[in-house]
Amino acid sequence: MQVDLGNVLDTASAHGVSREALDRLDGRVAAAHDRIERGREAGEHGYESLNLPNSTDPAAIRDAVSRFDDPSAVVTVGIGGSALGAATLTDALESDVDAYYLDNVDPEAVERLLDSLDLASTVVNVVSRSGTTAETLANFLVVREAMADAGVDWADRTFVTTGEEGNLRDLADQHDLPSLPVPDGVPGRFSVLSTVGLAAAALCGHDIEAVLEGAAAQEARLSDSLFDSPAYAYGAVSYALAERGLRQNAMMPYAESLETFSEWFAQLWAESLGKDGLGQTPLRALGATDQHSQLQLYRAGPRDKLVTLVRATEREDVAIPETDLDGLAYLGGSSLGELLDAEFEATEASLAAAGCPNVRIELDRVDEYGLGELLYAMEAACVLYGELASVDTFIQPAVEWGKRAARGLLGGGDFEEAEAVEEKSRLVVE
Ligand SMILES: O=P(O)(O)OC[C@H]1O[C@H](O)[C@H](O)[C@@H](O)[C@@H]1O
Repeated sequence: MQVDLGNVLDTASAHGVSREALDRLDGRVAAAHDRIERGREAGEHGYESLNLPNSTDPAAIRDAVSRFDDPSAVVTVGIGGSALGAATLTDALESDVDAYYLDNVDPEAVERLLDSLDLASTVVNVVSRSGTTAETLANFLVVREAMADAGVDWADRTFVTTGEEGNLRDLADQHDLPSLPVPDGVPGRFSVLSTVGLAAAALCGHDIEAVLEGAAAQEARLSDSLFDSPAYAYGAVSYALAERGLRQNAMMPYAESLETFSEWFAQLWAESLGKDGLGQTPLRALGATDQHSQLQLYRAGPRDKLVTLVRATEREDVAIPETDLDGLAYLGGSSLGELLDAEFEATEASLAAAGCPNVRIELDRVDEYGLGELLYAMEAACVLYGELASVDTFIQPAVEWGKRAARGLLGGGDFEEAEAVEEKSRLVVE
């Protein structure tokens, strides 16, 4: 995996991130790296996540899911960090086992999914770090009942990943469900390389060892200089640009298989860095599709965006048939992959020509190893950015507010946040 900052330097006159500015920033990267390494060594909350390439035991995960022989589908019931990491992996990789995610509690979507599945051959993978998240537990109760109604022994088809306490742990103990623990010190959005993200991938038959190997390769590249570490290069430059007013970061992979990766990245970047009036709003885009939609704004709208372009350099390809249609001869004989690459490079150059900084991230392939590299690098980039910005990367108090309010409204406790919802002023226009 490599990160090319060339276009950031090409657009430096507009945004001041010159080579000299990066050299000055590098001293701060060294201090931040030192802090991160100390946190990792002490197993501090959050920093522990960067130890997962070595601390996760893939054999234990395989062993725990091995009792589910040849499922037709895996439904992961979880939300946020308990779903997006697993979904990034299973959506990117091919498998004979269909992977679905019940994160939202949209009743129509839940019903549609349950109606479409053969529940007798489906594995339900319930994931919640806290074991108390209302959406996850509600969805699980609905799935459990649907299985019972279909005459399926739900306890025989359910797998749980959760912490040592909480409603989900109680339920797993009560019914003797097979389960895996969530490692300590790993917030949900940093948990893809743990039991949380890898159990679904293992159930789908993916090579989870290779995911961890890719992550370990990026871990080995962490160093006290941004010029030696792709992860730190990305984190430091994103921070420097945000400081100079580029408060939005459009994640734009040129691979359909990486579309869910942008969702995962959005949670990582938003929940970790959006604090104290700081942060960089993640935007989700897909190349080449969004060239024909959002690119107009990125190039000519407010100058507040970094665009992150991601692609794989090796992939399966499809030839474009020769044609004698007027004006289309240029397409014939080339391939869809070549067209996509041309679009990628054209977008990159077009943004740079307009003074819009963009970073290029290249993987060899979208496979288990490449995904491990990418996911670990983005996590390390995020931790570095948090250090440079002096925010507490590993908490999410603003999210907790809404969770308490929703619980209070449903009668699940006496929360002052629920009163605030009831008292809010309304201006209704009909
Ligand atoms: O894994 P859980 O405890 O169910 O939490 C699921 C999600 O809940 C909250 O919304 C947090 O802000 C997320 O960071 C977390 O990933």
